[in-house]
Amino acid sequence: MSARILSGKEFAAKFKEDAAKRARALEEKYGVTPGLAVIIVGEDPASQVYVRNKDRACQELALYSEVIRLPETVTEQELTARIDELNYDKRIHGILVQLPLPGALARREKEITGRILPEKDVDGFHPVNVGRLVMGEPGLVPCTPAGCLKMLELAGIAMDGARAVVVGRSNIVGKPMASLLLRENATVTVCHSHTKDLAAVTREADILVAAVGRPGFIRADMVKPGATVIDVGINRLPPDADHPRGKLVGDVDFAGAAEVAGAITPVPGGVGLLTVAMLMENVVTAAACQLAAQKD
Ligand SMILES: Nc1nc(=O)c2c([nH]1)NC[C@@H]1CN(c3ccc(C(=O)N[C@@H](CCC(=O)O)C(=O)O)cc3)C=[N+]21
Ligand SMILES: [Mg+2]
Repeated sequence: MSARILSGKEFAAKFKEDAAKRARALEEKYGVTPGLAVIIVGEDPASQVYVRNKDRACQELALYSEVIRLPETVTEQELTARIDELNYDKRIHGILVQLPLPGALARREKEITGRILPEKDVDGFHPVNVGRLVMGEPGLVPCTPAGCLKMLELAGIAMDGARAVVVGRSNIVGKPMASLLLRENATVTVCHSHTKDLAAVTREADILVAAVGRPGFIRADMVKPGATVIDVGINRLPPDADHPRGKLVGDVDFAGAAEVAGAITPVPGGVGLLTVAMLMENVVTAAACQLAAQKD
């Protein structure tokens, strides 16, 4: 048996098409183009790649985009002052501070991202947006889990009544993913490093989400036959002759799991692409809310 491959590229194209349509409708109605500001601090090479991808997606959809590059010597005060300016900036509807932050700023991540107005928080990291998600109210939802959910919907994977197991409990992926699946009436279990007999739990899953950050962590024998496996992991292996930059792999032993699963996302070419595409949707959603609120 061989699983259906859920192509991130295909679903991302659909998300972007939706976002572009909604952006054009807003331009028509309000004469305003949705705008994103991405703040990047320091020179981390992976972050540079991700930020470039986000900027490129904005160009592709003809959204307004600003990339604000700050040196790693920037102080927290300077950084939050820059966020405050963007909070007031009428051209900007979404603000994102690229993570991880370098050096001492890393320990102030909550305070820094929390400075972004909830209405412009297109990462969905602000406690107000976290609260809205848990309470089942409209708000901005973190891009990776929101992208996974929309993919499941478009792929016709049944969530209502399904057993869903999320491995990993981060604020960025695991917890919001669990909230979204619960909202869709799945029976949700969240596993983590203290979970006993993890394999017995994951083998119950109709929908298995891996977000642990460890290559090959989910093996074929942990997957229920026919299950949908979503691999959120982005791990770079040490460089070798074939992969001078290091091979990119997920948290799932793809070759093994694909023999057992009914459907599976690859890495690369899976969830990462959905994340960027969903960011575009969040920017347009944020713009729509702000423009509607300004009207009256
Ligand atoms: N404030 C903030 N928001 C984020 O959403 C955020 C962040 N910080 N910090 C880092 C993580 C990671 N992330 C990814 C985005 C795109 C790909 C992506 O495009 N992946 C491609 C290829 C990537 C490659 O070749 O390196 C793929 O999986 O096929 C992956 C990972 C967003 N993040
Ligand atoms: Mg991927």
